[in-house]
Amino acid sequence: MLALGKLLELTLAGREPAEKTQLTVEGVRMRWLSEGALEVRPPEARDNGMDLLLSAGIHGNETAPIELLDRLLHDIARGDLKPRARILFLFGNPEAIRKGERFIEQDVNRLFNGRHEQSSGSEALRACELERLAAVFFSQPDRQRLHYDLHTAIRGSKIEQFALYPWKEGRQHSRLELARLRAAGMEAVLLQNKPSIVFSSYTYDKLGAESFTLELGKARPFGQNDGVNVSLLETRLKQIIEGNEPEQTTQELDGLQLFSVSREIIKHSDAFRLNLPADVENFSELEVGYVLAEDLANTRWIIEEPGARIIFPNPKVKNGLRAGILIVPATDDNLV
Ligand SMILES: O=C(O)CCC(=O)N[C@@H](CCC(=O)O)C(=O)O
Ligand SMILES: [Zn+2]
Repeated sequence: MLALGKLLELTLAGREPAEKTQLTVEGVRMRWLSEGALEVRPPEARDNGMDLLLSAGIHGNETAPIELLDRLLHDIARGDLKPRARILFLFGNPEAIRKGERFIEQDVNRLFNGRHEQSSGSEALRACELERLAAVFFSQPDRQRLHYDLHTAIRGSKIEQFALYPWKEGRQHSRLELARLRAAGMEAVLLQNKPSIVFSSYTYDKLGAESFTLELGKARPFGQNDGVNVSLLETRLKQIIEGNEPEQTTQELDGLQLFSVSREIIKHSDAFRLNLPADVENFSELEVGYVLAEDLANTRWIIEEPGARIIFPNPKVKNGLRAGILIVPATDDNLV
């Protein structure tokens, strides 16, 4: 296998490769761009016009997605997977990956769309670098642009695998992309309805990609991801990479559950209290009238929405950040 196929090993060791560019026997060019960043380019004659950005390890302790990208890269470097797509592989937060932590000083996934400019430290610099790498990658005209930012969650979930679809004024969510996600094993999609500061929102809003955060199961250390079944996603990614996806004949969503954001619960102060058990699962339903959270100055978050569910409840976030998302069922009426 070509040495550049071992991007994860290089990243874990904090090393630069001796050779920055390598060619597989099929003429696929692998180019190391910076720590945790590698571009794969098929020979021109085989290029099918798809630009695919695959990122993982934006949170350093979410290892199943990192292992998945590592397997894909090995397959490409060995010549077992023959890309027709251009691909950018990104391991988001190398320092946090080495430490097995979600982040070191601050959550990289709260530093996009301009936020890193109002901040400092290595993670703000990394968010800036990730934006630049993505922007250069997605700068070629007349090509399809697709970004999957792969994550696993802090807690268990009533719906194991789901996607979050960013929002931009004047842009409609794509039914075809949802059908693709369904085929990749996603059981639900959360349709966002306002701008956000996460990586997938940056590539969706500023770079015109179809972009998604994918949640694949519960976060566990390297080598302990048997419980995270990514086989459908892995198969679909290989098909996208090789340009042999089964044609989506209908735009049937096949039971994919849709949700929209009702409210983001923002933690304003150290007095913030979340009235949920520590082991509450994502997508747990909450009854109307339930006092979900309390904060300074008698602020109370009371459930008003029938059918409300909670995802990503986390009272430990820094003040000013999202401590959970209240979601409600949505229809497919506004898809294009
Ligand atoms: O389990 C949790 O509480 C967080 C899991 C995670 O990292 N989720 C992403 C979602 C990004 C998005 O909103 O698209 C995050 O919180 O950064
Ligand atoms: Zn994450």
